[in-house]
Amino acid sequence: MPIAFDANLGGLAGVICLALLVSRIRKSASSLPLPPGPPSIPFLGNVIGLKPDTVWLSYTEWAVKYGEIMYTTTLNQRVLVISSERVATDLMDKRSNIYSDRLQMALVDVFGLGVLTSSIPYGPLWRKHRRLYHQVFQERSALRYRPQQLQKAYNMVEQFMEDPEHYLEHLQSYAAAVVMSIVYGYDIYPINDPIINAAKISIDMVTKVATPEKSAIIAVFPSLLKLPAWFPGMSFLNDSIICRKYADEMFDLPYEYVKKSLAEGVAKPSMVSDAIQRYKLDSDETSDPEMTQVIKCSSATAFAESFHLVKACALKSLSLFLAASDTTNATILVFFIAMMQNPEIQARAHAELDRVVGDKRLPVFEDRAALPYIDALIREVRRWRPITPIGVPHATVEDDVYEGYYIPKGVAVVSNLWAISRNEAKYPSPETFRPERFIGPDGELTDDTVQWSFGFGRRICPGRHIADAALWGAIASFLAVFRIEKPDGPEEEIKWKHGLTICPLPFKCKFVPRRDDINPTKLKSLIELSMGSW
Ligand code: HEM
Repeated sequence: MPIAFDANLGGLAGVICLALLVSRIRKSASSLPLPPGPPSIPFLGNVIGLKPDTVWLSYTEWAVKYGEIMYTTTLNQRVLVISSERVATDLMDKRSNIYSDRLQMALVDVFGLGVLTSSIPYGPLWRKHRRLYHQVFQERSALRYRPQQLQKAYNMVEQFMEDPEHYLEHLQSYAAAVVMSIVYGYDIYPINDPIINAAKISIDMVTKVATPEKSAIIAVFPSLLKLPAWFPGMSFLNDSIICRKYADEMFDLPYEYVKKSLAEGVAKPSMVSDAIQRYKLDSDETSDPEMTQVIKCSSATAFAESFHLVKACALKSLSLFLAASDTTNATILVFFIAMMQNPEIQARAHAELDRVVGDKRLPVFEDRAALPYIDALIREVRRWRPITPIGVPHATVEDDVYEGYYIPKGVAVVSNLWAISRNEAKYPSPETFRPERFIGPDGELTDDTVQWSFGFGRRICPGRHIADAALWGAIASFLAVFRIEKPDGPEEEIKWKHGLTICPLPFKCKFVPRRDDINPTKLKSLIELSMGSW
């Protein structure tokens, strides 16, 4: 017994020494200067100098003066802005145990959306979500979904051929269709899909109600949420009840669809059907309610991501202007713009496709290695207009010191992807659209896969391999069938919807079939021939 007592005492003394040491390190850390940044004013911080709908431009301008690591405040939120790949890699990748949290948003929780992967704090629950994504979305596993991705891309090209006027609608259903089929093995209805509707309603309600001002006030005084809905200014609590109902539907409806399909023996392979079977939840889901919840929430996040709900929520925390658009669609729209503005580059891509694929079928993934120019072009689209110009902010879980600066616990960490895309040393003349920058002297693709456009560290986009295949399938198929041209008449200025994501506002664009003999019937037979080669 005395020995055990001594051991306990020794252990206790050790713990106390460690705590003292840590607190001393913290104290000495906090005596270091914060990273430089523009002067701020009480409560508002740097809001005055910040362009509210293009914060990345303000951050990039400030970075010229204050450097690649910068400390700013936006209303009550402290923000560390990282404007170089070097620092983002040092901190968000190499010290990811400190830099992988997210800001907690009381208002998002009230609307029932705090359970989405992108909102949950760094910790055991988030790890379970990521494990599920990893099983389905990691590079090798994602390969098995390629046939269905390509089929959806071909379907979209058919829709463009038949009804080019409504091209935006075809594009919008494409990304959702890809994700829904991979995540749930579910084919969305062309119109009025109940699951898509539930997601859209919850997103619309959050974006309408959770204004930046309201988010900021609730972040400072979260106890306001305890007030009744009849209290002046609190009527949004009534909306939150309705929103929670739709959010629950968004989580439950597709999950129940998969369970029913499994019970009937008709379930297609998907993230959710795999997980239900792996964790043996098809017979008795009460055996592991926590895992049931993890599967529902992580899968709903992946599909909400295709409506950009994920980033919309994160955006609110920084009180910026919201744009709810989808990443894959926005990237394809950027591709259309780049092709309209650079016909000579489009002609080079056409020539490569004609040489490798010919005109008797459409491109398939097996052709990809022989089509480096198409890949270079897609990388350049992602670099030229990074559609998440400030990523999705991370947060620190503890104090840190970097290159002599003190970085406090709990700050938002923004990776300024826009500045990274404009790094003249790596990307000379960054405003010029030039796929050749990704082709080496040997004619092969360089090592730069523009991975930074999917974020950094442990929070890096888990859907990146799916997104990459969705982009390749769509872009290679478009180029095989169409020439993308400016409309006749005076040139239209492209306008952009800004927010945490950027997305071109609707613009006119001509999709001209590249061959005279291509019509909807011929295209159908080309598609059948191409699918026959899988
Ligand atoms: C071109 C398409 C896409 C782009 C540019 C993109 C970009 C991003 C970025 C920048 C982040 C934040 C990473 C960070 O915190 O450092 C992110 C997070 C995320 N993305 Fe994507 N994404 C795309 C498509 C997708 C798709 C198709 C899915 C689902 C299948 C997806 C699922 C997610 C999820 C779940 C997160 C949150 C991860 C977490 O918080 O742990 N993304 N994405």
